[in-house]
Amino acid sequence: MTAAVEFRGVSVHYGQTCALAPLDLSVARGETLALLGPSGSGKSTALKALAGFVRPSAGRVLLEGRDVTDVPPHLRGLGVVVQSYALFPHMRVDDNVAFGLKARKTPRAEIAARVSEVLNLVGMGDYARRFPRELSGGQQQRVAIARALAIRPDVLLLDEPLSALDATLREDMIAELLRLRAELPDTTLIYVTHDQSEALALADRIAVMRDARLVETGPSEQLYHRPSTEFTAAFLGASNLIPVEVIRAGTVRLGGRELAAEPMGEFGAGQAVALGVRPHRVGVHPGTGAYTARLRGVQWRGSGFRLDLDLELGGEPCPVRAEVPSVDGLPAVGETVGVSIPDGCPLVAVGGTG
Ligand SMILES: Nc1ncnc2c1ncn2[C@@H]1O[C@H](COP(=O)(O)OP(=O)(O)OP(=O)(O)O)[C@@H](O)[C@H]1O
Repeated sequence: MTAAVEFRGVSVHYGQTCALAPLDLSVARGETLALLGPSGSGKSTALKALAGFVRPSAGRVLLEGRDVTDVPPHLRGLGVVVQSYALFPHMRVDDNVAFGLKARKTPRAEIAARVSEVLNLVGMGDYARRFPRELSGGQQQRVAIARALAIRPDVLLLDEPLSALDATLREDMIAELLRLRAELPDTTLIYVTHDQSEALALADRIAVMRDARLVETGPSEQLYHRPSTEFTAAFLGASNLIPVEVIRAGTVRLGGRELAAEPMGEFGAGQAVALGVRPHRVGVHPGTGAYTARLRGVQWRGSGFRLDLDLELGGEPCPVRAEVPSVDGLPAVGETVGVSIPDGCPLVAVGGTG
């Protein structure tokens, strides 16, 4: 099937700076893809190349199989929502939403119907006559989404749309976006974020970016549970990366003990790899366990405790983070605790392309 969006070797340079190394990526119709990566990794640049706001130095951009590389932004038919709402301050909500439709010379009666349809869709039907300054940040962002949807785009681009909102509002907006998602099953969504929890909550598939390059792409659950690069493991869920030795396929040695591991990729015996262990999977007990660690620090995180541990494996201690619901019975900071690492954690290549 023809992809809704395709980047074919798209690269972008700003003078000497390579903001996007040749990117090959396809997005299917109706799919939600998150472009996830730290600041400066090239996510926004990829989105701008797709929207037509920057010209690729090389490569082609295709929409539904049509090469749009030379088509100006307003003729690409995309909906775009950026971080800072960018509503026109002197226009009321309904006029803001109608703006793109008027520019397209849509008949007046149809404009009115569409404006009210999309405002209702984002739960802002009662606010049509307000000015942006009379709305909260979250409400303004809803209007910005309604404005982008008014032209009925096949593809909606969202560039860090929640980053100007506070944490509680962000949670509400994620729920809103999921609802919207369900109402628009044929719309393709590309969502740029540096926030892994937003990407996991919203995306079918995540494309992880770093230093202007695509590191890896895969279904969200797969990348979370079985990342194939060190970078993804650390970035998407703050995994501990504990060096282990491969004994044979599916079995590793950690501090004199054998553990079953998810064998991702091809790892040969004796190769340096790490076990990706999420903090909540590290077991911590008073007394002794399979391993011993020194407790370096305890932080209360509301829903539980974060423990910073130095795992003793003979040689340099290995820093490991654990998350536990309670610290009852655990010794004081500076003392040793027992630690267990479960079977079945994924293996991750160390020092690879990630
Ligand atoms: N107009 C520009 N001129 C020069 N360099 C730029 C320009 N825009 C971006 N860059 C550089 O290109 C690189 C990628 O930037 P980009 O905005 O795509 O990153 P990002 O992953 O979206 O980051 P953020 O999350 O901070 O927006 C960065 O090194 C940035 O400094």
